[in-house]
Amino acid sequence: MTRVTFEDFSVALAGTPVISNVNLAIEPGELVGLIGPNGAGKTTLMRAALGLIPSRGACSLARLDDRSRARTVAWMPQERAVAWPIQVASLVMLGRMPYRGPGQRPSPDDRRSVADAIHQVGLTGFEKRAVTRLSAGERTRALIARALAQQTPMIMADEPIAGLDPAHQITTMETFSEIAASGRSVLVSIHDLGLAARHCTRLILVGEQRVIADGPPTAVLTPDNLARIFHIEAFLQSTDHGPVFQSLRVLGP
Ligand SMILES: Nc1ncnc2c1ncn2[C@@H]1O[C@H](COP(=O)(O)OP(=O)(O)OP(=O)(O)O)[C@@H](O)[C@H]1O
Repeated sequence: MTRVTFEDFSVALAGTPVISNVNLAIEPGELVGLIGPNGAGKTTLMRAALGLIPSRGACSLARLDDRSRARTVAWMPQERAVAWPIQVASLVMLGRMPYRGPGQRPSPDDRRSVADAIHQVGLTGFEKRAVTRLSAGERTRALIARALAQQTPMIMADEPIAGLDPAHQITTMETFSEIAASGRSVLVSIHDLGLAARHCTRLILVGEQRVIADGPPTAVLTPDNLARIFHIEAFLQSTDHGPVFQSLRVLGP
């Protein structure tokens, strides 16, 4: 299992600091929600952690070579466009690439992982459909399946449930919870604070170029943090069904 660490981790884009001096660790067994307003730096933090853009300080993932990293973390970017009409099963099979040599045919394990992942996202029956002929939400689910099929100790996903219907948002978060409960880890950026509060074991709130709060959802989604960073007032209550969150209104300046 993999522990991912950030030490004095900072990222600047076009000379402007976006994230400064992040120090934290993501432990096996955690489902971590990365939250913050538009432009807070969630995508930037994840891309830099993977070594896709330059950073200062250290992240344990960025140190890995490409093949080791692909066997350690499955990355689902925010961009959902697929440029060519590849079939769903072939797209998901791309998640198995880190385990195969050049020209090597998929193994029974590869095929089982792909079938399981397609089943988990509810796309059984769509295997031969061109990804370019899916709805936007179905395409998102195919890309989630590719990340699941990679069977890595960690999944990092940028707004994976954006654009999914309510049932698929819940089943996706439940799948991530099961993955975390099995001792792997999941880091997702997420704008739905209700689902984040219900499903994530931990939230990391970014804003003002830094980590503002890090901890259990009810400790992070405080009235003060919601007002200062999101400029909203919200209702958050612990219930028998878990935390229930509802945004109520935008606060004035
Ligand atoms: N290529 C770039 N060059 C310069 N600035 C950039 C670039 N890409 C993003 N930014 C800026 O970096 C900041 C962080 O962007 P980022 O995409 O990480 O935010 P985010 O928290 O993921 O936002 P969202 O919730 O809208 O997806 C924003 O102010 C954005 O305008």
